[in-house]
Amino acid sequence: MSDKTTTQTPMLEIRNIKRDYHVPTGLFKPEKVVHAVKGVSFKLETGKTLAIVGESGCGKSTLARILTFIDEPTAGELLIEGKTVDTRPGHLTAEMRQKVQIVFQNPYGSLNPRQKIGDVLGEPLAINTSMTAAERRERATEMLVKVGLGPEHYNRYPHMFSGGQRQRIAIARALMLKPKLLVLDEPVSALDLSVQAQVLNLLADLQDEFGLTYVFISHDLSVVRYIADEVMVMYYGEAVEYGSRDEVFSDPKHDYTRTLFAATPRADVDTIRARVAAKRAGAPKVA
Ligand SMILES: Nc1ncnc2c1ncn2[C@@H]1O[C@H](COP(=O)(O)OP(=O)(O)OP(=O)(O)O)[C@@H](O)[C@H]1O
Repeated sequence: MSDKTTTQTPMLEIRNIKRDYHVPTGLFKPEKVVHAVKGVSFKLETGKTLAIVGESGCGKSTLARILTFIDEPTAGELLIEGKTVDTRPGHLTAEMRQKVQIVFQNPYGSLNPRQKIGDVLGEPLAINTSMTAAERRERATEMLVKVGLGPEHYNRYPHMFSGGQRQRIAIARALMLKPKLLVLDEPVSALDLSVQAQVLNLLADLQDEFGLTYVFISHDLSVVRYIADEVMVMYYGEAVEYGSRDEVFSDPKHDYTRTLFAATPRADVDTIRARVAAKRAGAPKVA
């Protein structure tokens, strides 16, 4: 934790979360049980970013799905602002659902090619609020500007945007219901390095402006080093390392973390930090 002395209620807390999957192995054969997440706990304060890092298959995405109520834990407790969330199907409140949103790696897959961007952004409001069409339009236009696009993009279709712009649209949509917590599952992994820097920069600005809390899932240590306040390293479903970014990067405790760090060229870390710094110093807004 970046501030161990605070008594503030965490935005997010998970206690001993587990997720098993029962996988059929064939007719008349016993099921195989995959322990995807094996008892993970952490606390995350408002306005902070926790990066969850690890190789493919370590359980990061399973945890992301649990944190965003897409999947249910097999065991353990999930608390948002100190309140235990009832994650059983049909028990989740609309208020809780609104507080937590997710952004995926590839927004193109989740954007309907025949839906105009204005409608993409207005949809969560149409489903979850009683806002009028005019109010929805106003909020969507405001949000386009917040993410570095413009009102002129309202009537355009997904294929008319670049990868970076589509990720901005996905971020805008995730923010339409004014959530408090964003789970970002590899949000820049599919983008070129320079575009990555712009989107990371945007996420940092939005975090400041809206006081957002982020759980940032990534396999890319250079990105994690830039964005995270705290870092959790997962390995085969377990959190093998957890601490402030500086603690974890300067003094990794677990052999797996040291191996992971050794496999990341230092140049990557420096390149992305330099690019982000350059963008912050006054680069064009649109990726
Ligand atoms: N629905 C499912 N049914 C069965 N097994 C699953 C399911 N989802 C995930 N798993 C298994 O759980 C483990 C963790 O998967 P998960 O996708 O969470 O890992 P990950 O670290 O996010 O990997 P990636 O980055 O490749 O998505 C893997 O062994 C995976 O095969």
